[in-house]
Amino acid sequence: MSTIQKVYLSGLGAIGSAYASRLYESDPGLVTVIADPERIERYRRQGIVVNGREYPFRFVTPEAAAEPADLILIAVKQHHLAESIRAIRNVVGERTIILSLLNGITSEELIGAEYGPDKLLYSFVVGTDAVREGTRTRFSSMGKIVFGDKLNRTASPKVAAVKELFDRAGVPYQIPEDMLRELWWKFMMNVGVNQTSAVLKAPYGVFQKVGEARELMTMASCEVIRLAQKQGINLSEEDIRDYIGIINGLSPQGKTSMLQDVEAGRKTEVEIFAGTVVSLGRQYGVATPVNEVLLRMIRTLERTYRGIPE
Ligand SMILES: NC(=O)C1=CN([C@@H]2O[C@H](COP(=O)(O)OP(=O)(O)OC[C@H]3O[C@@H](n4cnc5c(N)ncnc54)[C@H](OP(=O)(O)O)[C@@H]3O)[C@@H](O)[C@H]2O)C=CC1
Ligand SMILES: CC(C)(CO)C(=O)C(=O)O
Repeated sequence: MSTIQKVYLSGLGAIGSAYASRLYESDPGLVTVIADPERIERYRRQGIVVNGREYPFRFVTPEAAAEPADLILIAVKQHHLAESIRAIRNVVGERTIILSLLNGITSEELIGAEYGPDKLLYSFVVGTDAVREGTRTRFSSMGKIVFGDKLNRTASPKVAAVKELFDRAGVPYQIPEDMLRELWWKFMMNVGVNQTSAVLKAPYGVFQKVGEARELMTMASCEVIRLAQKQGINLSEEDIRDYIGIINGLSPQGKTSMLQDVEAGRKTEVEIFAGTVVSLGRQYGVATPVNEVLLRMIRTLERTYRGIPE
């Protein structure tokens, strides 16, 4: 098994800066951030601060990046993924492993189409309450990176190498036996809570206390269960109860990443949530009325942040 020494990160936001800070603390030379010159200049000027500590990360532009990476972490939002895929080109080598920490079920396919599925492990982050304002991120829980091959009855060399890095650096992780099922489980959770929190402007406390909010969230998630079953992925309403348990444990003031996007007037990830549900529903002939409504509501919110469009 090869040892991971060179980690590159694309996307120094809430998730990226949280995990980069942990890697940096274990070894300041471990992680390099790839970003365009404008971002690098802004990050240097404003400073990257995680939980009150400033981190002098090493930066490199996509053009200057030369050494092949042992591991690349991608932590941008969905609408920046195409840019990020281009930006990592110079550091993708023969033996590079790529982990996409994005939510949703589509990013791995896009990265795999460019660099080959053999470079990828599936992954996502769960259980974090990371919040970013500008270049400052804070969290009380960084959550964990759930990762692996599609099936992980035994650890492949790629999985073993990433596991060794995470053990060495103290990055919390989980390697589930059935990774695709876990990826869909997280997707079902995001389709439920992220989207309804965004339209209701509701922090987690609302879902903890108001039955109607939980019902709405459950209705959106149930549409994912029907689609998962079409793909041979065994999700059930029991899985919704599991994620409600997680939400009940989060801070009542905490907010999903989509609610944070709406409050900041930023583009959301609705296209990888309701957008994907609606398009798979059409493909399989499964009705997805709740996500049809959420898709239109959230697209409308995005178009009207600055008033009625001209
Ligand atoms: N926040 C959360 O609680 C959770 C988020 N996730 C998922 O993780 C992913 C990342 O989310 P999050 O960290 O919240 O997002 P953020 O918006 O906080 O961070 C994304 C970062 O990517 C940077 N970026 C965008 N384009 C590029 C590029 N071409 N090159 C380099 N950097 C770029 C942005 O830079 P800039 O700021 O300069 O524009 C930004 O800092 C999403 O898919 C999200 O759904 C998953 C679990 C929890
Ligand atoms: C699970 C949840 C809701 C918080 O970790 C998330 O993935 C997000 O906010 O995008």
